[in-house]
Amino acid sequence: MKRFDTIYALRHYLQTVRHSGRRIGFVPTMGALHEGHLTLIAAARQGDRLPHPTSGLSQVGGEPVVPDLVVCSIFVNPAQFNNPDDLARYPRTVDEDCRMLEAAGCDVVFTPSVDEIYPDQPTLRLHFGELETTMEGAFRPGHFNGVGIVVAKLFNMVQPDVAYFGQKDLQQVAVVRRLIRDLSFPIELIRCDTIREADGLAMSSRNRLLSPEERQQATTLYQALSLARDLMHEDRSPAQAKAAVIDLFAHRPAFRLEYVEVVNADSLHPVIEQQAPGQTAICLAAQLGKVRLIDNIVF
Ligand SMILES: Nc1ncnc2c1ncn2[C@@H]1O[C@H](COP(=O)(O)OP(=O)(O)OP(=O)(O)O)[C@@H](O)[C@H]1O
Ligand SMILES: CC(C)(CO)[C@@H](O)C(=O)[O-]
Ligand code: BAL
Repeated sequence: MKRFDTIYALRHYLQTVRHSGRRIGFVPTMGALHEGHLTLIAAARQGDRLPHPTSGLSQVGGEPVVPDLVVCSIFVNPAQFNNPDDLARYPRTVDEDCRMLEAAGCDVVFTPSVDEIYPDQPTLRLHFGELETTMEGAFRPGHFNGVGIVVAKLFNMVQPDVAYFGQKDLQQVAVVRRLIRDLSFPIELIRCDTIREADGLAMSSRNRLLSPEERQQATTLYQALSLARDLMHEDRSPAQAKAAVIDLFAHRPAFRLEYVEVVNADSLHPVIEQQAPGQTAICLAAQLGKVRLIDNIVF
């Protein structure tokens, strides 16, 4: 596996790759890697079509792209953190990450410094309309501007054919899909399923910040989502499902529930009645001690 810290070295290498006709798969991350990240690498490695493909521009109606080379970036992007303590606490384990990536068959890892990515503070501002006024956008002001800017920069640096994102960050998938369309990036976006611990907790880099007691309590998120999904399968309304989640958290004082929403999994518009299979998402965020956790179920 090759490792580059500079944009110049990365571009120089990837130019040769592209000139030889090889196609590039890209997995952007903030490091502190876990099995969830490794499944994105595996999806890229296998040209995996099975996770829900959400097409960008190049592949609408075309044959799926199978990448020949997999690039992963590790960059804790200050621009997307609305809370300085969250940024300061964010786990950083880059040497271990590189070992995991190499074992997973990643070809290139890009580990730039903050100065490399942001020689100047960007003056650009990105807006995602309705996509950023709910859920994560509402509770993390400026977050999707920061995500959009860094993802656009990384797309320009890597120039991938396919990019892989996790369903755990469902709103991010919708925002990046929109970014791809708005800026005409010739990139196919693949959404990969959320990987969970045995007890249902969605894997997340921030999980390692939980105390042992909080780690046990954290299963509440998945219990709440499963309860809401089961209620909707029993023909209860989205409002009833949301009320059940709010009630469940009301009995778990360790948590502060920020939001629970039942939305269309692609548009993120609130839904008021049952939709076609695979179209409904229940999303929530909750603060547990100092750690903020998010999760969702699509069904
Ligand atoms: N459990 C998971 N299953 C599948 N994909 C995941 C999972 N966790 C994260 N990802 C995806 O990995 C990519 C990089 O995410 P990131 O590095 O922020 O990790 P993270 O675990 O989401 O960390 P955190 O939520 O604590 O910021 C994103 O596309 C994200 O959706
Ligand atoms: C896409 C991303 C790498 C941009 O910093 C980040 O938001 C993440 O890890 O999900
Ligand atoms: N995976 C989402 C990145 C963030 O929480 O900033």
